[in-house]
Amino acid sequence: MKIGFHTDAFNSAYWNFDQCLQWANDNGLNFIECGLIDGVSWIHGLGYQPHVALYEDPLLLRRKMETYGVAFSQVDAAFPLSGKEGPLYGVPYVLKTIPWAKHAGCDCIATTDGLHKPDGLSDDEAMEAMKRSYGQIVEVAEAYEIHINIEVHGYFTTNPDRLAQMLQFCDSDYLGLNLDTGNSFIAGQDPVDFCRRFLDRIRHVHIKDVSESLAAAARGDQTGIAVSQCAIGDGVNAENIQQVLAILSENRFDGVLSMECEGAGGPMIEKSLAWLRKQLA
Ligand SMILES: O=C1[C@@H](O)[C@H](O)[C@@H](O)[C@H](O)[C@H]1O
Repeated sequence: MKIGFHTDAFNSAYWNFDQCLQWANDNGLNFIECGLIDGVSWIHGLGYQPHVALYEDPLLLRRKMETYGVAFSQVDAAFPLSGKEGPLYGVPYVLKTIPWAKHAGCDCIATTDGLHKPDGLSDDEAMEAMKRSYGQIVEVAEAYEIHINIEVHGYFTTNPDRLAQMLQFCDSDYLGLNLDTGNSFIAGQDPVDFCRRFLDRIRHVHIKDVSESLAAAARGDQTGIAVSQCAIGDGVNAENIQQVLAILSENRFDGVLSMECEGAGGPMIEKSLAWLRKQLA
């Protein structure tokens, strides 16, 4: 298993993507995950956001990343696909991301559903619409040999039975799962059960711990966590993470474990990295 990190860790530090590459290099990490922006945004353009935009040339970016010894483990194009806006905005966003990711040397794209029950649609209607959306996306992903991962994040994806149905939307090796230990936990589910049940579909993992205070305030009421304010290993999800790592390792999972936590400009994610390395040693 390889360790990477999501650049969300440096949102609060207002770093740009290059600073994240330097941090990866300084800390001996070869894998990075970030959000992809479709269009321009002032804050990203000014260099205060650690994500990349589709207008940035993917080949030139890949070459630059190589000089830091870093490659993408996944890019995040996770506009919620479950609501009425999913087919309108979410599908074209992912379709544009696929060729970009191919040029950028990135094999995986994260996608997901919305945090809440969609407005104006029954659950079955939303599932039917998502099935069509994933069908269109996966057809293109297969041609490019890019993995579309459904991230455990929202109303449907944190419900294991709904997630099982979603993973059956298309009969394709290119539709897989991004397990998220923190989002499953905050939704009131057991990340270890998720890991066991969906083991053969896991392509990428978000390692996210949950603070005792957040768990007390929100477990069972929320689905996703924007950025966990807890170093990995310090929270109430640490034992579950240890069990998930043991299951993945027994099953020779050789993908990337992407750390997701607040970085606090470095120290908090460095503490997380030290803990994770110790578990894998
Ligand atoms: O759970 C999440 C992540 O996995 C995802 O990668 C982040 O970008 C999201 O902000 C967050 O809610």
